[in-house]
Amino acid sequence: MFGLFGKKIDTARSEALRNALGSLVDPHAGETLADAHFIERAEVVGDEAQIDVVLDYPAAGFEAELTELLERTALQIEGIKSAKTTIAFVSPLGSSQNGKPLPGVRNIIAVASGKGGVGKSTTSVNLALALAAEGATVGLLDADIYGPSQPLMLGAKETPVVDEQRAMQPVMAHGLQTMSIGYLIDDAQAMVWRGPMVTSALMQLLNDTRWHDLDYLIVDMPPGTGDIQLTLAQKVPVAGSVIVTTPQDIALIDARKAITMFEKVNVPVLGVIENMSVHVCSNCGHVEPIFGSGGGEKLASENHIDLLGQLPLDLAIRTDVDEGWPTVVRDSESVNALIYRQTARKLAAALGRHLRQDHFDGPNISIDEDGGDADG
Ligand SMILES: Nc1ncnc2c1ncn2[C@@H]1O[C@H](COP(=O)(O)OP(=O)(O)OP(=O)(O)O)[C@@H](O)[C@H]1O
Repeated sequence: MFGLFGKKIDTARSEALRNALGSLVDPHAGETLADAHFIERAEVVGDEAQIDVVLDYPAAGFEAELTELLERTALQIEGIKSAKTTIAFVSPLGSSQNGKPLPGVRNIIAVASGKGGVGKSTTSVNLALALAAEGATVGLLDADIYGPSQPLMLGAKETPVVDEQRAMQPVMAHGLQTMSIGYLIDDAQAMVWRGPMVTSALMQLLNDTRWHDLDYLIVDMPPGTGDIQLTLAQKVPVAGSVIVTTPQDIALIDARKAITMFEKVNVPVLGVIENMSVHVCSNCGHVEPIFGSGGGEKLASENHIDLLGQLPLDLAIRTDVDEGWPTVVRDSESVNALIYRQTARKLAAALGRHLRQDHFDGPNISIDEDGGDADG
């Protein structure tokens, strides 16, 4: 067998390379690269290792570290003197209803909380921006109809443009495709709506928006676990959900209800995000678990799901969203922005893992000959 430029592929060393790389554990997926089917190609040509990796979650912030790990592992194999690596991302296709995806959307992820005020909207907007920073094309749907906070948090207030087919163009904000009832009516109007009006308004927002090539659409759900939330979870073709909670008992009880609600309608719960985990004093740096500690971890382990991340109670997180510049874009190198990004990678990787385990033995994405995605 010959590789590029007619150099011979070393089959024995290629196999050793594949075995060595395949046994490495991906820290976001929690699986080996072999089990996750992430290694597209691993060959030794002459004395060079050529490695192509295709991840099913966006990982711009992890690429350098992964490349270094892959190449260090390759160079430990006797006879390999150099290595060349490419890392790509192709999102899985998780959201479909009766086998049909929502046009322009590959994966819908619902962000929910049992209890109000735990930071669900703040977490949704930062997660959406974090997925985008990691290299995905992302949308954000504000389904919190009684208190649409996304326009404020994104610093966006334009009225969506309606095209000839009467579809709304999403409002672009910090690179995200966004839609919110807050762009269309004032808050006081929605406050008097009853349940069925809320669900039909939301289904319209979802279906009548012209989403463009989204890898992920993050849906900021209304707080609670009542009829509105249940109907939404049933009607929206959600690929997976994530629960935001604070560590305090009262929030955890409601978070458990949210997990049960999603289980009832067969929407996989991909993990828990603990918000306001600890307070770090901006004066002296003293760390204090104001709302208790260990709650998110306990909730995750009791329900056999991942604790995807823990965000501190930090004044900057609040002021950033209040000013329309969420932390991930306002202060992209800050510790909190990096926590959001790592949490976003873990969330997307958990979705990929779930879809792999759920439906199929091989990868659920196929690449056509032009390098385009045959499923999309
Ligand atoms: N980690 C954090 N650190 C500091 N402030 C935060 C944090 N997360 C959220 N907040 C603040 O807490 C308040 C409530 O947050 P948010 O509106 O995101 O909660 P919510 O769960 O979506 O609320 P609702 O139930 O009303 O929809 C906001 O003022 C927000 O800025």
